[in-house]
Amino acid sequence: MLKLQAESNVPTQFGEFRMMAFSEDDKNWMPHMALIAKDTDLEKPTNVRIHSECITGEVFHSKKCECGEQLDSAMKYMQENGGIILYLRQEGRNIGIINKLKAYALQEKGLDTVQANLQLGLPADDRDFSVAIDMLEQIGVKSVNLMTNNPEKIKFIKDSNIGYNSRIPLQIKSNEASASYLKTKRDYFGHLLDDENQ
Ligand SMILES: Nc1nc2c(ncn2[C@@H]2O[C@H](COP(=O)(O)OP(=O)(O)OP(=O)(O)O)[C@@H](O)[C@H]2O)c(=O)[nH]1
Ligand SMILES: [Zn+2]
Repeated sequence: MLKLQAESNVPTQFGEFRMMAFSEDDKNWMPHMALIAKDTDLEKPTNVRIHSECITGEVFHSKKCECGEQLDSAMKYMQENGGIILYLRQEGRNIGIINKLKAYALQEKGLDTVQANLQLGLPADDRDFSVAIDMLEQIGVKSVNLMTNNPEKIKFIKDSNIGYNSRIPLQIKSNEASASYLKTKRDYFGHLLDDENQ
């Protein structure tokens, strides 16, 4: 069971967020995080972004994916409109950074993101979003406008006690390095992405 271990207000370049750390015990140095923009009204459908960790994209500005830009764009949106970002420690769709780099090495040899995971004997996507539901319940969110292109996340919300109100698309323009990754997301995982951005 996840427990709120600590919380504090933190000013960022986008504005101030109440940052909360959730984990099962306080020895966990990689807790899931909730960032609540000020003026977030939990009585109305709440804008929510469920975001999976990507150290290469968010910290090191990798061009292979759009995670860093998605996170920045979500932080900006939540400051402007109110809302919550759940930052889940699910690096590499939960296979971890070591396996993700191994998968990238296979991608250099021509495999796509899914084939690379499978070749490593790992699932294409090993994430379970029930931690997000747990966090939303503990925060007191009743229903959400979910910021995502991933139908799997929508399904998780619909199958939970949290109400699903609407989807907020979060589409970043692709570059040469990320185009094939985005194409796989659309073709294999059924992500709701427009053609012109592939
Ligand atoms: N295994 C693996 N993981 C990747 C790869 N590229 C990005 N990721 C991870 O994918 C996760 C982000 O998931 P995405 O599938 O890009 O997007 P999503 O969160 O499912 O969907 P959106 O809500 O629309 O952003 C992060 O944890 C990244 O580290 C890759 O080539 N292989
Ligand atoms: Zn990424």
